[in-house]
Amino acid sequence: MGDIARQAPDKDTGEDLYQYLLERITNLENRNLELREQFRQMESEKRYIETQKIRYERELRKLKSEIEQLRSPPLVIGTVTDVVDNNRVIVRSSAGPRFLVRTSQLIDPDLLKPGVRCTLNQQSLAIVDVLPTSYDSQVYGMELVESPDERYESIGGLEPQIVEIQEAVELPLTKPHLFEQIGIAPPKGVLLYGPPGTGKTLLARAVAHQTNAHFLRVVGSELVQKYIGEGARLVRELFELAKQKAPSIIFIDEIDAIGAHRNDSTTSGDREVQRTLMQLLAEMDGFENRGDVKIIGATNRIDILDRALLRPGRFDRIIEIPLPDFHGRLSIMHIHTKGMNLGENVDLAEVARLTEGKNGADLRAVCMEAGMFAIRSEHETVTQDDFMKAIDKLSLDFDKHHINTSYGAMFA
Ligand SMILES: Nc1ncnc2c1ncn2[C@@H]1O[C@H](COP(=O)(O)OP(=O)(O)OP(=O)(O)O)[C@@H](O)[C@H]1O
Repeated sequence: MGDIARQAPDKDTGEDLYQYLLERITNLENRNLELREQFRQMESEKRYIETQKIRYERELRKLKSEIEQLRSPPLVIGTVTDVVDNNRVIVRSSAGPRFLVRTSQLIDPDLLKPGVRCTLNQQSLAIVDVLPTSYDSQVYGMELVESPDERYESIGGLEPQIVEIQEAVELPLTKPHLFEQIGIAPPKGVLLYGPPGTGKTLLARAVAHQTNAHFLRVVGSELVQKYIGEGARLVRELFELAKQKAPSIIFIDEIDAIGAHRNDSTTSGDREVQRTLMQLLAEMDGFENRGDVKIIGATNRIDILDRALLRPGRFDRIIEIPLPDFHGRLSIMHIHTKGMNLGENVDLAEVARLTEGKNGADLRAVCMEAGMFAIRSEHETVTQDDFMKAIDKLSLDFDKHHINTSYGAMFA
């Protein structure tokens, strides 16, 4: 800046003036370049911040809607038994008793016929909505996929577990005659247990892909919490649907929410869970080992599961899905960086070494975050430095989360 502001020479000799102007132009050009570079950096920073803003806004929207859902009280399910007039109907609640209830003006009176199922407000018992009569995977939060896209190649590590599940689920579906020939009954169900984010759902989806089976996924906690008194019915309908769509694989995530061992407490919530578990056991006992419906359960808490679930003829194969070791982590890194443009200096083995104790979902996040760092610094490829920054950032988030949850526990 000092150079730019320099005074013009006193003497007005042509040579001096020429030198002075030349120097000044060079200085101004340099300064111009500097400012352009600063501008470019600020632009890229701005772009990065905008992307982050969009991400956080999306996350905020998701959390807000989750809070809304958690705040809204659960609805009671009932069946219309009689229509009194346009405003009043008699409904039998799923818990047993019959009530004369009012209907909302928003509900088309033509829909309210005897036999129709509806949801009722837990306190006023007014009819809130009419449920469709057919199986509706949306209503029950049931996920139904014709044949998922995941393959065994998308799973890092877990080689022995893949072999076990191939024997227990894939072979009985694809080559049932092998079991007949030898004269043994194939397992009906397989239980996958291990820490979160280690690939249990991924494995179940890959088997469904390999066997061209329908994949029906339900979450244990949702079965008993979403619609009071409906858990047992949902389990029955889930199995009926699976038989209709066979070959199919039923995947029950968080099975501990319905299958924890029973104690003597008899709150209505406990009774609901018990009824649901009883129905699950009855359904499992009621179908053929050699049939083309298989059940895969998943849990993070095998220690609290009711032994009844683990008896022969139910979940008779138990497979541990542990946190990945070094080779597992390396192979997961290879899978998740497959589509990424990696720089020559990238050393995935180093990344795998530095992420001890992390699960597959964490490693996927490291790859995403490294990609974000590369975009931010306008690299054409993702460098080792980007991976290091991503590990630092995620370890930090992980620790923060840890601190938050322990504070949460302290204040709870
Ligand atoms: N072994 C793995 N190989 C490749 N990717 C993995 C692996 N484990 C986890 N992931 C990644 O993490 C994501 C989440 O994993 P997944 O849902 O299968 O975990 P989970 O064990 O079912 O977790 P939870 O117990 O929380 O339901 C997967 O979609 C995948 O992208």
